[in-house]
Amino acid sequence: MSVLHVDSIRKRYKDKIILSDVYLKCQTGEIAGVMGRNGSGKSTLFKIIFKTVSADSRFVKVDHKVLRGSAETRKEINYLPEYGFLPHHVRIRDAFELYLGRALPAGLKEDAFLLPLLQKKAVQMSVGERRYVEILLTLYSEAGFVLLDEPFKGLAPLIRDQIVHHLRLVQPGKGILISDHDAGRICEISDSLMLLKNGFLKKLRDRAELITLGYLPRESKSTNQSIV
Ligand SMILES: Nc1ncnc2c1ncn2[C@@H]1O[C@H](COP(=O)(O)OP(=O)(O)OP(=O)(O)O)[C@@H](O)[C@H]1O
Repeated sequence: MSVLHVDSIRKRYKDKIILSDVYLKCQTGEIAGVMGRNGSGKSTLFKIIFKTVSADSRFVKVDHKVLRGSAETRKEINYLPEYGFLPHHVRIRDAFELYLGRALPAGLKEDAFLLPLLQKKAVQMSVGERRYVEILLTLYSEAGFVLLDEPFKGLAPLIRDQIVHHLRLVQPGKGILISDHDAGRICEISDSLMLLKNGFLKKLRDRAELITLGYLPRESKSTNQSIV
């Protein structure tokens, strides 16, 4: 088992404090949901962990290895940005070679959603199809930890289910931090939940805290019933 430790993350833009002193821990085999209102800093936190945004303070380590530079971070951690990363003219079959450095993983060879896309280029696919491919590329990388920023956004229910299927396939060997506003699904799949609020990341004792801490509305019975 490996453990990702993230500590002392501080970030401000001009006079606005986004992250005050964020600490989190995730171990392989765990799916950890990171919730928070729009603008609370979830994407910023993931970008800082992955080193695409600089921080005022950052400490990230996997087991005893402190990850200071981008290259060493990327060996251990992979990141699905909120907005896509696939170059337009890469053929999907080649993208797996390019990003994973190996042929299509066994878990994907029978994937009915992926197979029709393999001969296409990214530019020839819909936004949702591209997103699905990007999620697979991120999940099936060698990295022991993945950060998924809004993986379910804009995807049809069947594809969301298929993503959960792949999450379950890779979960035994990976630690997964996942942020998305599909609160029901995040609660359903996560082993632990955190809420980012006012710059602080709080580990939640139970799902009901999403209501008491003001992320989910009290009155929306239809939403809350499926979560709490
Ligand atoms: N480059 C930037 N310059 C200044 N402020 C920024 C910059 N990037 C992000 N912010 C601010 O940082 C805050 C956190 O943004 P972030 O994108 O991390 O939020 P989020 O929790 O991911 O939101 P959402 O759920 O809407 O995606 C926001 O108030 C945003 O306006």
